[in-house]
Amino acid sequence: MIDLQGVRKVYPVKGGAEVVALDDVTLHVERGSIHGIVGQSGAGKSTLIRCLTVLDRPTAGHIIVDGVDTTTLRGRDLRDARRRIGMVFQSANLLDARTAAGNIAYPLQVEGQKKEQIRPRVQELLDLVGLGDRGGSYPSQLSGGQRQRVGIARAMADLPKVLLCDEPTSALDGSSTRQILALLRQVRDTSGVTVVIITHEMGVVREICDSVTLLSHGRVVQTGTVQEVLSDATSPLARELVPAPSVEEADLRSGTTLLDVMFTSTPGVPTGASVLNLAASMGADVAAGTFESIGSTQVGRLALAVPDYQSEAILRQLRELGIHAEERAA
Ligand SMILES: Nc1ncnc2c1ncn2[C@@H]1O[C@H](COP(=O)(O)OP(=O)(O)OP(=O)(O)O)[C@@H](O)[C@H]1O
Repeated sequence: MIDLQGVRKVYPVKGGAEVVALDDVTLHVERGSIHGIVGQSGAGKSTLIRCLTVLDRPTAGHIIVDGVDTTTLRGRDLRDARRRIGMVFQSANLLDARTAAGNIAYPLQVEGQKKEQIRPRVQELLDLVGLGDRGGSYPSQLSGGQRQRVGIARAMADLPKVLLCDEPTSALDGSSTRQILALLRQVRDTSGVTVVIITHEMGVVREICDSVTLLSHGRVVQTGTVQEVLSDATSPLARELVPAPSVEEADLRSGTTLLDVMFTSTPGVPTGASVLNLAASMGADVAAGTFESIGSTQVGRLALAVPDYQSEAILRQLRELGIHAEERAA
């Protein structure tokens, strides 16, 4: 659905220097999937959004959305391409003087649709986002989560092919975040829209993304389905998605070494049980651990406190079982 091919974006800065904001970015987003784009501040996420929404053009490379190369569009074709992309912002960006219904109607009015067409469509969208009876409320009368629901309804008004969400939950508390993520999944399930979420929250990726890209200094560090990136427990995204559990050094007995054990498994394969059995048989303590199910993948992270003299032998045995283990750096 979305293909970025060798996308490069260079900004000139004072004094003749330049900043490379995107450097040879190539990635693919499947139709109807939810794709997360993660990266530290300055990684190039906002630049990528501006290029995807055709507000900015790459210096080189191509961006293909639904079969159309948006980097070469002009005039009416450009406006049509922009209409095929709905935007959801961090702080909803609603018009304060318009009701929820008025905000959702706005893009349809700008497009010149008739009142009789707009009214039922707005009600349908309000129902979709669970605000069927709040169409007459102004943004100031709605909670942050409800305002974001209106933002999602407005973005979906014109039946976009792509829903681009820029930090959609960063301004929300935990429970509103979960509700908004569930809503985005429901919107995708019912409309088939392809969703791209820019976020710095790994929890968002764990919760709803089918695939993910990690950007750093304008380059793609890793990209793939969540299952693919988790299958290599040592990959940068796997480490970010499920970090090693923290252990207070003060709690460790002297003469012990801390080993980080990382594994992924599928339901029915007792990898976790094998690791625990081995650890117990060799006198290791589980200092901390997490087991998580992400999609159909089970991910385990254990911090094992092992007697110094056993550490090499345990590392070897774990590796023989095909399980990644490493000594934690002090
Ligand atoms: N208009 C511009 N002119 C010059 N440099 C720019 C411009 N826009 C962005 N940059 C630079 O490009 C790089 C990527 O910036 P970008 O805003 O895309 O990162 P980001 O991942 O969105 O960061 P954040 O999470 O902090 O918003 C940064 O080094 C930034 O300083």
